[in-house]
Amino acid sequence: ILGGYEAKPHLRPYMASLQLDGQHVCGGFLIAEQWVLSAAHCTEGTNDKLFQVLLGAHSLTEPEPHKRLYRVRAQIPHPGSNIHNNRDDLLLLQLEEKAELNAHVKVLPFQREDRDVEADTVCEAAGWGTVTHSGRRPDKLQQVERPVISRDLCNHRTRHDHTITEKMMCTDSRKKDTCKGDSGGPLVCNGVAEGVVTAGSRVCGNYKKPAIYTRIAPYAAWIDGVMASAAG
Ligand SMILES: NCc1cccc(NC(=O)c2cccc3[nH]c(C(N)=O)cc23)c1
Repeated sequence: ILGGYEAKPHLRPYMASLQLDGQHVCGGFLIAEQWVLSAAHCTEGTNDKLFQVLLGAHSLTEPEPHKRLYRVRAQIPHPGSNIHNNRDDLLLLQLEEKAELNAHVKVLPFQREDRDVEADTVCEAAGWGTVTHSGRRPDKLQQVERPVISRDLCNHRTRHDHTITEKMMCTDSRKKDTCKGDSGGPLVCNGVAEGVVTAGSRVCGNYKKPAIYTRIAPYAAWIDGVMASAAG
């Protein structure tokens, strides 16, 4: 997160850190007791190694009550996701067991009504992604508020030049922005997860390249289907 600030500890008890060999790679969030939603691009370069999922954390390194690392039983990228574009950039992770829910570990509801969030709505992104252009990684969860911008503005040829589909949304990226390692985290508007951070053009903090999110509502049926079919 560029231009943000340290989150109040455990006020975002749905936040997950997707880790490989104890290293934070991407964000994610708890959508059900045994399921985390993240971004398919997060599996790039991982040689299909399984993530571990850290829940209940504020600091990535310090011991904290309710902080717990979960193994992953299954990683299911959206069938339409691919490395060449940002379309269908979603990843479902089934935890090895149901997460123990408590004050620091909670499910975040996601938007099921497929309607665009109004431009200028101020939403929040959070993550352990890089906090400087030089790539400094924070130990504690960061957050930033960002206004939604219209798809028309985001699709302008000087911005993302007509690559933003109706299954994506954008927020202004002037100075304050999501960045490397924030992918997979939720964009929360009025307490509901409306989008999932995607790396898009990978650029951070440049107003010419607004932040891109995969809208969740268009994928509600896919998410429900995967969770139902994998249920015990
Ligand atoms: N504000 C938009 C936004 C949101 C989330 C992430 C990113 N930027 C990256 O993720 C990124 C940046 C630089 C080098 C990179 N290399 C790789 C990689 N997968 O090798 C990713 C990146 C940008």
